[in-house]
Amino acid sequence: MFVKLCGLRTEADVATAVDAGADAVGFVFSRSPRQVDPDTARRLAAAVPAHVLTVGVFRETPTDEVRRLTVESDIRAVQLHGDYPRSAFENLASLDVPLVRAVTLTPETDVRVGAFGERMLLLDSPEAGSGHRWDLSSLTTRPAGDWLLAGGLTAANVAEAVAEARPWGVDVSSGIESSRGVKDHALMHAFVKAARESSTRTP
Ligand SMILES: O=C(O)c1ccccc1NCC(=O)[C@H](O)[C@H](O)COP(=O)(O)O
Repeated sequence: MFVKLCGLRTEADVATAVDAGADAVGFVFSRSPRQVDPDTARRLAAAVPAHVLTVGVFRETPTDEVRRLTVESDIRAVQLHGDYPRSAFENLASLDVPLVRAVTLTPETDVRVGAFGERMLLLDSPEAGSGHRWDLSSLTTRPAGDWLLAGGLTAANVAEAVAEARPWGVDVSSGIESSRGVKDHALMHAFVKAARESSTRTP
């Protein structure tokens, strides 16, 4: 089970994520209580060991800006939320970092991992980073490959969500916070532990 902890803003957040055993950490570049500036992202990313993926999170940011911020911050992966066409992913392929296509499930959503050239697919609630859950029973065609489940996950519900959706990985932000934008380090540890345990349970 691949575990991504998103919306980190401080060195203590990063140290806790690494200590807890996260596989990836996300830094939000778009407008949000979790937004970090490029200098902060660069400083935080530099403190992340190579085995943990650093992911820049963008919503409706023009691709030139995504490229600039990714290079400036020395981030090792890019997650795109919003109505990005396939050409945006093709344009960003030359960054030579894994791309994550974040989508909301609708009848029109292409849930094939790699359909836009992305390395990973993220199925999220309609309001990314809101802590809202979405109806997992609407996932009638499960994606094949490396896809992450997000949307209102917590240490208390991740096992049940994983049992139902059977994702390759999970992503969380709100569920590891004490208040919006403020990470709770005990909740971060609890989430990673619960996510790891969920993958070893038989349905
Ligand atoms: O976190 C934000 O504020 C945010 C802003 C703009 C685009 C994406 C954003 N967050 C993405 C994530 O944190 C995760 O990928 C995921 O949506 C977590 O959702 P949740 O656990 O429900 O907070």
